[in-house]
Amino acid sequence: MKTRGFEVITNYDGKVNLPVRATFGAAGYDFEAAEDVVVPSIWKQGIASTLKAVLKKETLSVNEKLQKEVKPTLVPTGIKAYMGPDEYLQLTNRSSNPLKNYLWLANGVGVIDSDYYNNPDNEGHIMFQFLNFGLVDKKIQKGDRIGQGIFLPFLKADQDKATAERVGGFGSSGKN
Ligand SMILES: O=c1ccn([C@H]2C[C@H](O)[C@@H](COP(=O)(O)OP(=O)(O)OP(=O)(O)O)O2)c(=O)[nH]1
Ligand SMILES: [Mg+2]
Repeated sequence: MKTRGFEVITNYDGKVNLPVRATFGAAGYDFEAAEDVVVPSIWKQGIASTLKAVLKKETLSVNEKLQKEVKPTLVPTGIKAYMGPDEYLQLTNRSSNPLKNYLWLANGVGVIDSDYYNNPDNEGHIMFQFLNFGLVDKKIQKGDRIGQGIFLPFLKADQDKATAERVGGFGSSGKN
C-alpha cells in the first residue's frame, strides 16, 4: 500500500536519487539538485541592473528595475511526492546553506501540496527556490544536497470550501 513517498519525474528517470534521511533520527529527507545550476549573487544582479539603468539614463525608476532583475532561482530536484489528502511536504533549508553557501530559501519554507503530485503542467516537479546573499555567484552541482522535506499533517477549518483542482504550481491557482 502506498502511504507517502517519493518518485522520480519522467524525464529524470535513472538520473537522480530519491531523497533519503541522513541519520536514524533525522526528520527531513535530503533532496539533491537534479542539474548543475548557478544561483547569481543578488548584489551582482542588483548592482548590474542599477548601473545599466543609470548609464542608459532610463526613466524607469531604479527600484522597479531592481525588482525585475533580482529574482530567486528555481533548482530542480527531479522528484515528485505523493501523500495523504490531509498531509503536505514542508521544504526547508539546510542550516548549513546560509552559513557555508549564502543560500536562502526565498519563500522561507516551501509547501508541497498533495494535489501537486502528477499535476498536468509539470507532473509535480519539486523545486527549491534560492536567493544567494553572497557576493559571488554560487554554482550548485548535480547531486549536491540542497534542502530537506518533512511530511506533516494539517487541519481543516469549519468554513472550509476548497473547490478548484490544481493544474500546476508557482502561482497557478488564481489571478494574484
Ligand atoms: O518551494 C516550493 C513551493 C512550492 N512548490 C510547488 C508545490 C506546491 O504545491 C505548488 C504551489 O505552491 P504554493 O501554493 O506555495 O504557491 P502559490 O504561489 O500559491 O502557487 P499556486 O497558485 O500554484 O498554489 O508549487 C515547489 O515546488 N517548491
Ligand atoms: Mg497556493
